[in-house]
Amino acid sequence: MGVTASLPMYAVEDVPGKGKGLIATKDIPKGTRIISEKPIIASGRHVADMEQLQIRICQQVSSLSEGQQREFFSMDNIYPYTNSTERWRGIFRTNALRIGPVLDEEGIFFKACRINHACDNNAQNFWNENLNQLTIHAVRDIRKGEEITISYLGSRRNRRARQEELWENFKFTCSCRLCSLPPDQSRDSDSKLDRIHELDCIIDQGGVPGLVSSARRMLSYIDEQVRLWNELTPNEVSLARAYPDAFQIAIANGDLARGRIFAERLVPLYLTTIGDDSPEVIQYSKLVRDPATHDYYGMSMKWKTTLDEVPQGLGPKEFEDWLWKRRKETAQGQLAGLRDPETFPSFDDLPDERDFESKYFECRDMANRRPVRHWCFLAEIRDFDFFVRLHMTVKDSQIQKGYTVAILYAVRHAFMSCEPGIRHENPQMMKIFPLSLDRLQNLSENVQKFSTELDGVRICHGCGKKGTSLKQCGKCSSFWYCNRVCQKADWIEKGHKAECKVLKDPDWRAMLHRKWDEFNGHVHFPLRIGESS
Ligand SMILES: C[S@@+](CC[C@H](N)C(=O)[O-])C[C@H]1O[C@@H](n2cnc3c(N)ncnc32)[C@H](O)[C@@H]1O
Repeated sequence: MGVTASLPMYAVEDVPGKGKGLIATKDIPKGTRIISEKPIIASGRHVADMEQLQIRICQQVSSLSEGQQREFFSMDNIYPYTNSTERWRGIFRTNALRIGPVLDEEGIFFKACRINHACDNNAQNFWNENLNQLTIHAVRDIRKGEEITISYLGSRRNRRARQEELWENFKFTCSCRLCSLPPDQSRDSDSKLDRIHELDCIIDQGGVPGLVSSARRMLSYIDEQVRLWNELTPNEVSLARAYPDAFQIAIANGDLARGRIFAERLVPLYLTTIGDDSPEVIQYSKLVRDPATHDYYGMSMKWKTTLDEVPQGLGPKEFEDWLWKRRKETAQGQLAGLRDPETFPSFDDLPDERDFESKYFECRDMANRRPVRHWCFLAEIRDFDFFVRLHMTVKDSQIQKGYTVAILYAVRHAFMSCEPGIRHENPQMMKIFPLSLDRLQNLSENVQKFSTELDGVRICHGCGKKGTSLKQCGKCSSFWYCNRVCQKADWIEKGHKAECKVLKDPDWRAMLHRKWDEFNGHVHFPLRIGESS
C-alpha cells in the first residue's frame, strides 16, 4: 500500500481553466495512497435508459444529508438540463468514476471526483474490491504545489483520439505535457502509441486460444509494447497491463520459470499503483510462489520448464533475450537451414486457410490477414497426375517422383472430399527442386559446413580434410577440394553432379540467404538474394 499519510496531502483549489482540482500540499512519493474512498452515489453503467438512471440518482441524492447535497450540487455538469433531476443526472454523468468487480458500475466520490485529467497522469484510480473503496495512488513522485491528476481515458491513444474522446465525454481540450509536445515529438509519441494500440487489438483478438496457438508471436508483441512504453515514459500503470498478458502466455504453455519472473515483475508495479491490500497483489504474490496454480497452467506444455530453470550468469540483455524468447539475430553469412520447422513447417504445422490467428498471420480485421513472416512448405513428390486437383496440376516437364516441391505461404485446405491438402493456384509460389527432400535438407547443412571459411581454413567436400589452399567447384562455387582427385570422387561417387545443379540455382541460393522472419511484403519465385524481405 505504500505510505498512508495522516495529514492531508492535498487541498481542493481553483485551477485555471479547469474549475476545481486537487493540489499537493506536500511532496508525495510514488506509491503513496493519496485517497481511499467509498462512493456516495452509485449506479450500473448499463442502466437501460436515461430515465431509469435519473430515478436511481434522484433516490440517492434525496437521501444525502444537506451538507452532502450541497457538495454534490457544487460539482461540474457538462450536460444541458431543463429541471433539477436532469441536472443531477448530468452531474453524475460528468463526474462518475468506474467501480465494481468488472468495472460495470459508476460512483460519485466527493474527493476523487475533484481530480482533473492529464494524459500523462501522476496518479491512478483503482477500484479495490477487497476494501470496497476507490483508491488513488501516486504513480510517480508528486511535488508540493503540483496538481494531482488521473487519466479519464480507457487507454492511452494518439493525441487526436485522446482529444476526441475527452471532448466527446467531458467537453474540454487537454493541454497536458503530452498533448503540448512540439510537432516532431508529438508525431513520434503518436506513432508509438498507435503501434501499442494496434498490438493491443491483435492480442485481444487472439483471445485465450491465441495464448497457445500464437504464443511466441504474442509474447514478442508484449515485449515490443514494454519497449515502446519504456521509450515513451516508463509508466507503472502501462507496464502493469502488459505483464499479466506475458504471465498468462508463459503459464498457458507450461513455462513456470518465465511465468514466475513475469509475476515477480508485476507485484511491485501493482504495489505502487493499487496497494498491497488489493486482490491483484494478493493473487500475484501467490502466483510468484506457485505459478502452476493459475487456471491456464498446462493448456499446453510446449514450453515446459520447472521453476528453477532460469539461466544463470547472463548479462541483462541476454537475460531479457531469454525471458522474451527473442529470436537470435542471424549472424552475418549464416544461412537458413531447411530443417528449421518455423521456416519450413511440416504439413501439420501449416496454418489452416480459415485460421486468422496463427504464428504465421496477424489479423487486423476478419477480411484482412497479413503474414508476419515468410515460410515455405517443402515436400517430396510421391505421386502425381494431371487430373483434377492437387495431385500436382502443374505443367512442368521437370516434375518427377522423388523431386521436392517448395510452396511459399502454403496453407492447409480441406477439399470437398474432406481430404486435407494444399490448394495453390499461383505458379510463382511454387518451385520444384530436382532432389529428394532428405538430400535437399542435407545439402543445406553441407553448404553451411563446407562453404564457410574459418581463419583462412576450409574443409574439402571430397575427403573432409582441412586446408588453406583448396580449389573451388567452378560450376556452383559452393564446395572446395584439395585437388582434382577429390573433386572427381565427389562428382561421381558422392553425387555432387546432381547437387551442383541445385547449388547453382539462384532460387536455392536465395532460399538459404533469405531473412525468413522479416516480412515486408510477399516474395515469389524466382527468388532473388537481396530482394526486399
Ligand atoms: C470529474 S470533473 C473534475 C473536477 C472539476 N474540475 C470540478 O471543478 O469539480 C471533470 C471536469 O473537470 C474539467 N476538467 C478535468 N480535467 C481537465 C483538464 N485537463 N483541462 C480542462 N478541464 C478539465 C472538465 O470540465 C471536466 O468535465
